[in-house]
Amino acid sequence: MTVTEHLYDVVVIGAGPAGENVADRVVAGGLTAVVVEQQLVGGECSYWACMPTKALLSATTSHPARTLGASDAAEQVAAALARRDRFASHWHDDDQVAWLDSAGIALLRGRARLAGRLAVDVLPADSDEPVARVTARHAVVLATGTSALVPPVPGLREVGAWTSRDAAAAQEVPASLAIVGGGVVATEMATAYADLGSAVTVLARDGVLPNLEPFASAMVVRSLEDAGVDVRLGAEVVGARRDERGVELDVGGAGTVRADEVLVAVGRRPNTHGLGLGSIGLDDGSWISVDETLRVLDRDGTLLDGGWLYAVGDVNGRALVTHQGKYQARAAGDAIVARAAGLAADDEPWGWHAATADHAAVPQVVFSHPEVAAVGVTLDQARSRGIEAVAVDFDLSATAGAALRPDGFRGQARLVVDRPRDVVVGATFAGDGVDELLHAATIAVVGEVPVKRLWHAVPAFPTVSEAWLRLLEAYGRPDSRHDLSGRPARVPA
Ligand SMILES: Cc1cc2nc3c(=O)[nH]c(=O)nc-3n(C[C@H](O)[C@H](O)[C@H](O)COP(=O)(O)OP(=O)(O)OC[C@H]3O[C@@H](n4cnc5c(N)ncnc54)[C@H](O)[C@@H]3O)c2cc1C
Ligand SMILES: NC(=O)c1ccc[n+]([C@@H]2O[C@H](COP(=O)([O-])OP(=O)(O)OC[C@H]3O[C@@H](n4cnc5c(N)ncnc54)[C@H](O)[C@@H]3O)[C@@H](O)[C@H]2O)c1
Repeated sequence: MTVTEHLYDVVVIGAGPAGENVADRVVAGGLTAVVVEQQLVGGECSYWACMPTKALLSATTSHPARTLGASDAAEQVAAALARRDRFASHWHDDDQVAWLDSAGIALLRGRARLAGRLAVDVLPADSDEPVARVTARHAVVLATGTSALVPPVPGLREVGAWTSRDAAAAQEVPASLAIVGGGVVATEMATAYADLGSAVTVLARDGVLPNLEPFASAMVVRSLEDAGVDVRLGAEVVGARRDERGVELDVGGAGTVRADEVLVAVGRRPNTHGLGLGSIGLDDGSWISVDETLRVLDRDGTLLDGGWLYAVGDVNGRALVTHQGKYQARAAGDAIVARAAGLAADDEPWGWHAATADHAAVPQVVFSHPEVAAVGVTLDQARSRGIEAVAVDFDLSATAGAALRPDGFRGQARLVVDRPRDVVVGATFAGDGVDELLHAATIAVVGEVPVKRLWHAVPAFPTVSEAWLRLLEAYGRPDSRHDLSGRPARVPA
C-alpha cells in the first residue's frame, strides 16, 4: 500500500476537546496543524461523557420517571433518551468536522502512532500497516484521552459489564443496575438511572465522592437513598457471574447483589496503548508526565528530547475534566507558537504558558441531586499539604435568595482558608443550582484574594451568593477573630 507523506507545523493526536483546542490555538497563532482522529471528532466529552450524561440528568430532574405511572414513565424515558441522542449529535461528527474546516485545521482519520522524533504514522483501525506518515516541523501533541478502567475482578469482563460509554449511550433502561465505584461517574449515573426508573445499587468501596468535603458526600448519599438507591458504603466487589436472571456480584464478606446490568465506574486509564511510546523511550500504556507548559518528560523527569512532544487533556492525568484540558490546550498551543517564533515561553507559575491552576484551582461540578460544586482543596487535603487551614461553614438555605427558590431548597457551603496567608484555598457548595456560585470561588482561589479585600466584594440582595458574606463573617475580621474551629456561621439578624 502507498504511504502518503504530509508536512505540518503541528500534529495533534486526538480530536477531543483538548486536541481541538490546541489545534485551534496554534492555527490562530499562524502555524499549520493537522488533527489525527480514530473515532469521532469531538472525543469522549461530546458523545459518551459530559454532554450525553448531562442531557440524561437534566431530562429527568423535574419529573423523575420513578415517580410516574407506567405509561407516563415509559413516555418520559423515551423522551429523555431521545433528548440525550440529540445532545450526542446521534453519534455523528459532521458539525465538529465542519468546525475544524472553518478553523483551518486539517483532519486525517485513522489511528496515530508515534514513529520517532516529530514523526507520526496513521493506520487504519483494522491494520498495522501505516497509510500515511505525517511529519511535524515544530511539535507533536498527544491528546488521546482516557478509557474506563475495568479492575481485575474475576468475571467482571465476562459478564459484559457496562462502562461509562454504555451508561451514557444506552438505548434501554435496565430494570435494575448495580454500580461498582463511588466517584463522579458512579454518583451521576446512579442519579440519572434512579430517576429513569432503574432499581440502582451503588457499591462504593471507598465511599461516595470521597475526594470532596464529607458534608457534600453525606448530602448526596441521603438524597440517593431518598430516591430509592441502595447505597452500600465500604462494599468491595470480588467476583461476578451472569445467568439467565442477570448479573450476580459477590460483595466481599457481605453476600451477593443481583442486577440486570452492572456499571463499572472506578476511574480511567490513559489511551496510550499502541501509541508508539516505545519509539521515544517511554512505556506503552503509561500516563504521560509533563512540565508546566505541557511538554512531555522522560522517565527520569527531564525534558524529553529537546521538547518537541506535548501532552494535553486527560492523557497527562493532571485533572480529568474537559475545561482543564482546554485550559492546558491554550497554554500548550500558545507556548508552541512562541517557541516556533524563537521566543521563550512564559512558564513561571501563573504565566501565560503555564498550567498552574491544575495544582491549585481545578473547579468541578458533580451534577447529582443536590449538585456539588467545588474548587481547590478540602479541609483535609489542605491540612495534608501542610497548610494551616481553617474551615467556615454556612447553611445556604438561610439566605434570602434561597428562600425565593422553589420550596424545599437545601444547601450547604464551606470555605477553606489558609490562616497565615488569609486567602481562600478551597470552596465547596452543595445544593441545586449551586454550579453558578463556583466561578466566584475559582477567582478568589486563583487570585489569592486576601480575605480583607474579599470583604469588599458585596454580594447582591437577594441572592444565594450572600453566602459569601456570611462565610466571611464567620471567618471574622482579622482584628476580631476568636473561634476559627469551623463552627457554623451565626447569621446576624
Ligand atoms: C461519563 C463521564 C462524564 C463526564 N462528564 C464531564 C463533565 O460533565 N464535565 C467535565 O468537565 N468533564 C467530564 N468528564 C471528563 C471529560 O469527558 C474528559 O475530561 C474529556 O473528555 C477529556 O478530553 P480529552 O480531549 O483529553 O480526551 P477525549 O475526550 O477522550 O478525546 C481523545 C480523543 O483521542 C482519540 N484517540 C485516542 N487515541 C488515538 C490514536 N492513537 N489515534 C487517533 N486518535 C486517538 C479518541 O478517539 C478521542 O476522540 C466526564 C467523563 C466521563 C467518563
Ligand atoms: N461532572 C464532571 O465533571 C464529571 C463527570 C463524570 C466524570 N468526570 C471525570 O471522569 C473521571 C472518571 O470518573 P470516575 O467516577 O470513573 O473516577 P473517579 O476517580 O471520580 O472515582 C472512582 C472511584 O472508584 C473507587 N475505586 C477505585 N478502584 C475501585 C475498585 N477496584 N472497586 C471499587 N471502587 C474503586 C475510587 O475510590 C474512586 O472513588 C474523573 O476524574 C472525573 O473527574 C467528571
